[in-house]
Amino acid sequence: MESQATTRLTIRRPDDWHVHLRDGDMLKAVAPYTARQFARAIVMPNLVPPVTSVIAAEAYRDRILAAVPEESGFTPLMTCYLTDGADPAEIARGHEAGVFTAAKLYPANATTNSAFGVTDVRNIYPALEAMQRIGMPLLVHGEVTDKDVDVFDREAVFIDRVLSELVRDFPELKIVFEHITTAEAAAFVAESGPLIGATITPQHLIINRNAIFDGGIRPHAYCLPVAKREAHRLAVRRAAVSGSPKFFLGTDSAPHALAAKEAACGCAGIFNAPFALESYATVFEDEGALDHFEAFASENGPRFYGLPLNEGTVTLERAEVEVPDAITAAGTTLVPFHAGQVMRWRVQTPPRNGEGDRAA
Ligand SMILES: NC(=O)N[C@@H](CC(=O)O)C(=O)O
Ligand SMILES: [Zn+2]
Ligand SMILES: [Zn+2]
Repeated sequence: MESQATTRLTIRRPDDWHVHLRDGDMLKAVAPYTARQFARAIVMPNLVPPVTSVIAAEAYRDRILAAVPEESGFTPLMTCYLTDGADPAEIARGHEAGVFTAAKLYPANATTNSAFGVTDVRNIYPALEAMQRIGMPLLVHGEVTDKDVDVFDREAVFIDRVLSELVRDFPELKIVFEHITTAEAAAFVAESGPLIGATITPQHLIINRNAIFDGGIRPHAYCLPVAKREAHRLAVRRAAVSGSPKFFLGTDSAPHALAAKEAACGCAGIFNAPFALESYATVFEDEGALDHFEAFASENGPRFYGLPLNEGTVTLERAEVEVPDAITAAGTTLVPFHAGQVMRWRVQTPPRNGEGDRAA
């Protein structure tokens, strides 16, 4: 990483290891924001219907590529949505064909579009055995859905009831604990072996649960897993900036149309793609850890997945940039994370994959 009197930050071009790009007009509205900053992104499969077959993933990949500017050089990395009936042969075939980078476990009804999710992890043991054998990562939305478990405890209880057992039963399986939000999750990942990693979102580094109730109900601060109390935010921040290779960037940018957020039963998800790198850079600077920013954003993820590091760079410059109250694109109005705030970093030029020099 290069920093000139901390007015410019140049890092190897980063990737987003967890994003929701949606489909149709929403895809056209949001995908360019991700492609502008990131060379690659792990694209979540929770469409309606979910992406469960190789052919569906290939078609979705084509729609994504059609929605981003060609010169962005953006590569979507596709995932397979695991269901109770997940077919190990189809998953392995998709991975070997270079279509499925990973497969995603949504506990049934844990989050947006997870009605087809897994009701009992035992149901996907054959798929997990195949994935373990071929080195295909399992991505996990780590929350239990039991009605007796408090919404703020769902992640910690998931570790005890599900994840510990998975790690024990599949010691050679790569597992990404997605969007961690608690001290328990950060500690679990840190204490596990090198095959257990975690993604961390901007919002879980920046807000605690007070933000959801700040002077009234704030639907744009609501996502899943829900933000936790301050002690957890601080623990997640320490993990992110620690320099540990187990933690890496995954925005979980999860756009929902304004009307679907501002509703009696508002959807879970924060649209953070437009200013994601700016968010993360601010956190690393505030923690005095800019020297670990590049590893978190651009190195730990590809190393975990066993993929090459990107060529080319992206530069952030110190400049005030106002985040709009709302963004309208492709006929869709969205409220971005940090709406109405002023950021102090700005992504400088739309980078191109493989371009940009790394000379000091
Ligand atoms: N994070 C969210 O709050 N929502 C995501 C689903 C998810 O990642 O759990 C979505 O697809 O809207
Ligand atoms: Zn999730
Ligand atoms: Zn997500």
